Amino acid sequence: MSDLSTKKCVPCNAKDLRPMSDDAAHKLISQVTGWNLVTKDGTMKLQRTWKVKTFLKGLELFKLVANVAEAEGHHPDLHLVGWNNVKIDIWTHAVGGLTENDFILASKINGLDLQQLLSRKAGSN
Ligand SMILES: C[C@H](O)[C@H](O)[C@H]1CNC2=NC(N)=NC(=O)C2=N1
Repeated sequence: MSDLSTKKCVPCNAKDLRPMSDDAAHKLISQVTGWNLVTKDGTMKLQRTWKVKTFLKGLELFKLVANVAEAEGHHPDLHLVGWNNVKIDIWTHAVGGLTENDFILASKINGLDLQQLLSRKAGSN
């Protein structure tokens, strides 16, 4: 089972790209620590939350994530609410569901050093 963070996302306009089954997603979720599977409006997504120290550190976290997304050509939905609550949702819009790209992106986000941006209070990530 190769480490997802060493893989590369594929272009989402690939003809044979299909959403993975719920079963396949549940098999992969253990490889992306801290991420959860959520279903919204019938679409299964990866979701993770963090509590950041300040609003500006939330934007710094977004920038670190954005750099990974741009390098991969695969992009998350970024939310920063109540000034210090970050939530990131990832799914493959082109197919309306989850593909391996989403897990690769989540794994690479997990590889970022975010500690200096996060609240020290329990449950901050
Ligand atoms: C061609 C290129 O792969 C597509 O435009 C990408 C851009 N980033 C993307 N990101 C996500 N999350 N889903 C997509 O379908 C998607 N499509």
